[in-house]
Amino acid sequence: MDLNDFLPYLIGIPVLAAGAAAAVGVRRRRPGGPTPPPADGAPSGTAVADRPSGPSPVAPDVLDRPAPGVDDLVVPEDLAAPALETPEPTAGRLRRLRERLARSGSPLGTRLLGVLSRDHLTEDDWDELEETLLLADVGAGPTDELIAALRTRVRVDGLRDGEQARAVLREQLLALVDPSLDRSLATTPTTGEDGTRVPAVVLVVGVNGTGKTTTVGKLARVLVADGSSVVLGAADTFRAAAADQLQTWGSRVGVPTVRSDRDGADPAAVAFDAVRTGVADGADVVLVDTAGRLQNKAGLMDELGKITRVITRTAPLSEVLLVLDATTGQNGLNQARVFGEVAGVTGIVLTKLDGTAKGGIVVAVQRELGVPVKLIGLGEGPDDLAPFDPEAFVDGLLQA
Ligand SMILES: Nc1nc2c(ncn2[C@@H]2O[C@H](COP(=O)(O)OP(=O)(O)OP(=O)(O)O)[C@@H](O)[C@H]2O)c(=O)[nH]1
Repeated sequence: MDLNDFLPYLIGIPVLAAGAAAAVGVRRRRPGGPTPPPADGAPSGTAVADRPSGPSPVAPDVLDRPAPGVDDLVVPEDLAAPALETPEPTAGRLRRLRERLARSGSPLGTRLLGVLSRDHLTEDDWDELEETLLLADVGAGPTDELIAALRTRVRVDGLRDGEQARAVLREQLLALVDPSLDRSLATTPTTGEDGTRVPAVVLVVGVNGTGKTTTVGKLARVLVADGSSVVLGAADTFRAAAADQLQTWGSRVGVPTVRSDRDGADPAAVAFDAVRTGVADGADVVLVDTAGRLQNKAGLMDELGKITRVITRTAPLSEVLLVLDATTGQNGLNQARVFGEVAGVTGIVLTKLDGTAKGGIVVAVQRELGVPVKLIGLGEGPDDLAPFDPEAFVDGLLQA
C-alpha cells in the first residue's frame, strides 16, 4: 500500500466505516461470564477482546504459559464497545502538518531563509547557517552537505532575490530528506505455501514513552479507514495499562485486541496468539505493540528476538516500525541506533513533531539508520498520524 494513496478515504469513509464494523464486529464478554474454551481445549494465556466469535488460536507448548483464569478473558466495563468512530481522511492531516510547523515558532526553513536572503553572504553568515542546522538536529554530515551545496549554488548562480533563495533552499532540503526513498507500508496480506491467507504483520518497537501504543492505535484507524481488517496484539506486557490503552483504541474502530491480563506475561506468547488470531480471522494486518524497555542491548535483543522468532513461525514480518520521539534529539538517535542494530527496522515513525521546531531530526535519523521515515505523529488526537510526505514537510518548514 502506498501511504500517499490514503487520500481516497475522502470518497469511501462512510462505506468503509460501516464495512469495517460489519467485518470485524464487536463482541463483548461480560465480567464473570463463561470463558470460551480454545478450539482443542489446550491452555492459552491470552484472550481476544472485542472479537467476533470463532475458535481461539492456541499457542505452542513451548511458550509454557499457565491456563487462563476467568479474569484473563474479561473485558472491563469501561473498555467495552463504544460507538464506532469514523477516522479522519489523511488529506487534511498533511495540511495540518504545515499549520503546526508554522505555529511552532520559528521553523528551521524560515531561519535559514532569513540568512540566505541577505545581500552579501559573509563567512559569519555561513557559520550562522551551519549553527542553525546543527541546532535543528540535522546532524553534522547532512549539515556539511547542505552548506557545501548552497555555497556552490550561490557561487555559480548567485542569489538574486528572496524567491530564488527560497527555491534553492527548497531544492536542497528536499534532496536531504530524499524523496526517492520508498515510504509505503507493507500491509498487504500474502498467501502461504498451503494456500492460506497470511496477514501482514507489523511489529512496533521503541523506547518507552515515545508513543508506540498511541501510534499502533492511530495506525489501526488509518488501516480501517483504508478498508483493511486489523487485529491488535498487546505485547507490551510490562506496563499494566498498555493493553487497556490499546484495546480502547481498537474498540473505537471495531478492531479486536489480543492481550493477556497477567502482569509480566510473555510478550512473545501474546504476539504469537495475535498473529494466529489474525490468520484465523482472515485479517489483513496484525499490529503488534511491544514494551519499550532498554535496560541493555542484550536484554532487548533477547526479547525482540524471541518475539520475532515466534511470530515468524506463522507469518513473515512485513514491517518493523521504530517509534522515535522527535523532541529527544541526539538521545533519540542513540536509541535509534540500538534498535536499528537489534530489530531489523524497516521504517521510522517520528512522533511529537508538533512539539518541536527542530524538523532536522527527520534527516538525521534517516541517515543514522538508513531507513525512511514513513509516518509522523502530529499530536495526541486519534487522527494525528500522517504518512510522511517529503515535499509537504519541506514546504511546511519553509512557509513564512
Ligand atoms: N504531542 C504529541 N504527543 C504524542 C504523540 N504521540 C504520542 N504522544 C503522547 O505520548 C505519550 C506516550 O505515548 P504512549 O503511546 O503511551 O507511549 P509508549 O511508547 O507506548 O509508552 P510505553 O507503553 O511506556 O512503552 C502519550 O501521552 C501520548 O498521547 C504525538 O505525535 N504528539
